[in-house]
Amino acid sequence: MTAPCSVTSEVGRLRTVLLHRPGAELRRLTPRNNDELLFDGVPWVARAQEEHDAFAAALTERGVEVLHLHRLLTEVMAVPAARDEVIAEAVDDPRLGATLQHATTAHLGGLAPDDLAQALIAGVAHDELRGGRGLTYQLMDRGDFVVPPLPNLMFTRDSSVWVGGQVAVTSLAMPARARESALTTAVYTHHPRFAGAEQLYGAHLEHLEGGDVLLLAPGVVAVGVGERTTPGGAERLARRVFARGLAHTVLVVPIAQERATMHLDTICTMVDVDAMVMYPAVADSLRAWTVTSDELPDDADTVELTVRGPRPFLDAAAEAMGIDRLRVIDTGLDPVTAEREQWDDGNNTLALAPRLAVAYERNTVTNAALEKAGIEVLAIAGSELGSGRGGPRCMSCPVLREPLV
Ligand SMILES: NC(=[NH2+])NCCC[C@H](N)C(=O)O
Repeated sequence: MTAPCSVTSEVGRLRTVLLHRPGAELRRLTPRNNDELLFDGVPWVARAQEEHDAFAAALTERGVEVLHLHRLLTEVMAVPAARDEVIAEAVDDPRLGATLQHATTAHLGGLAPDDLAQALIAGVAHDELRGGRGLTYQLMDRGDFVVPPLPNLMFTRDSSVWVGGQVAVTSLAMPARARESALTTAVYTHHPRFAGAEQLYGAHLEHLEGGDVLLLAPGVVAVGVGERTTPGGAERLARRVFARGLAHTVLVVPIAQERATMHLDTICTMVDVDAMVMYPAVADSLRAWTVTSDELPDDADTVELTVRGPRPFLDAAAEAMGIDRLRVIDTGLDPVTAEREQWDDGNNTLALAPRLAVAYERNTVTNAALEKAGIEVLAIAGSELGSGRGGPRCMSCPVLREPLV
């Protein structure tokens, strides 16, 4: 029988989570390509792996089943249809031209499942391509990638997100990440673990990233729109969750289109059924549009939407959640400290249960504020992991959480 998959909140006890242990793809980062590949530096890979192992161990010790994306991908690379799909996506790149496209398809097609999974994640460098030939290949710099690596795959939050019992494979906005969803599509479509799981979204639809999607309460979804998720993405997700009965309200929350606030979860995450840790600089200015629908349509993509607002996010959220007030734990009153800790993902916590959250140890002021508010903090090291600008929430995709009682 297929194991259950369902997530209806941010804080229900976490049972199963999808992670990706960073590997060879991180060794591809250099000072020349790190900006384009969305890292703020060049991480020490062995230490990043140690930190990630400690993160995974902290989850396992708390009874969470950890699924590894690399392993699931290797397993599905034995399925011919899955191989064909991911290889087609990997070579669908106008940089290559037809000759190199054919050579790359042949190269990847000849790899055993584990080598293929590795090549899809770590990419294929110019000098690793067996049988590389043709004009493009010869004119390529030796340091160029025929298939670029996916160093951000460790941020599994962004390439898929579960809403109830359905999974939204997302459409990533940055070119450096777009191919990640080809891998999550293959896993969710072909891995027996997810057999029968209905898919809610798709890799080639309007941009939508999981870091922008917060399940504030059962039936209430907040979607940040900014650098990554577009209003069109939020709108399509809203139609689909309404049509499939997965939510009654979607709050669309504009966030500044800049790197520090690339996703909604960089400025706020839930730590209790009615509490968030939030970057104080935005707590009062964040606004939300409340989207609902009265229809029960046949076709998800034509659902009539009712849009109200904007109004203060905290008010709109409390109303949609049916509570008096959404409590805010902020990152301290000193704006410089708050800004530093926001940058280092202090607001990006992963709740394992109500009032129990994983956070980076370096954000001492934020963590102290959380403890003071009654939230137990499981602190993990993230000096190297953090160079990709992502914290515990970004690095995890919950697959099963217990429902809130
Ligand atoms: N959910 C998140 N906040 N994810 C962080 C992703 C970080 C990654 N380097 C990017 O720029 O895409």
